[in-house]
Amino acid sequence: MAQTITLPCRPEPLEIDPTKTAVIVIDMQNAYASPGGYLDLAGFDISGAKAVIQNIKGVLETARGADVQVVYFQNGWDPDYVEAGGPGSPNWHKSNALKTMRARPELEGTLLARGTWDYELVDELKPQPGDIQLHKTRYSGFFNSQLDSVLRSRGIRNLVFVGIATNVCVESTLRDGFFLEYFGVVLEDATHQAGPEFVQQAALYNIEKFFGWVSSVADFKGVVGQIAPDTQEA
Ligand SMILES: C/C(=C/NC(N)=O)C(=O)O
Repeated sequence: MAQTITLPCRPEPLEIDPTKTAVIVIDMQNAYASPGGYLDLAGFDISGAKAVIQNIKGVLETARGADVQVVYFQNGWDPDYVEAGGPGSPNWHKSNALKTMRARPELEGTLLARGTWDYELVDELKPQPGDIQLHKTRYSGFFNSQLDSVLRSRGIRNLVFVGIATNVCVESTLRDGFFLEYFGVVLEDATHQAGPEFVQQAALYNIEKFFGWVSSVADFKGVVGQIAPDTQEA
């Protein structure tokens, strides 16, 4: 029997069917979460990332134990940066990774390119059998990716977001999901912002007020951890 659970959330609790739910892990790459990675080199404070990695680890263990689908994203481009776009693309002008490499030519080819350490997922969060891995070239995980068809083909309607950065790729993907009729929840202590603390709060406010729901690692683990996989069979 499919089991519906009530996830404590702001602004109100959300009823979700775990069989129609996926945890979306946004860009837990060295670029965003490790000292010496892109965000760190570009001058962003990533000191909170370590705690987020541990929190995500717990969320994924709980999700897998309840047969909730895990989807990993990695953000970046091919080694020649063709996918990043040239001066005709706003991405070429706004990407702080590309700007950092232009300012520091010794870094050319090292940031967010497939095949580099920067692009790799952090050691603590390597995908497990059954997890789905997707690549994206822009902030939104729905843009030019297989995400929508991967989710629709599995009947998934609820997206639980963890990862970095709350105010950039997490929020962009959750917003695009909203327009495609997905219910988006962010676990606030399993995310970290790019920028000052106030942008974390602003992103969470936007999500809570306009685009989705905000919950926590403890609440997710508390309710999803109660589910035994064999009670989920239809
Ligand atoms: C700033 C930034 C954020 N990415 C993300 N994964 O949220 C970038 O990619 O430049």
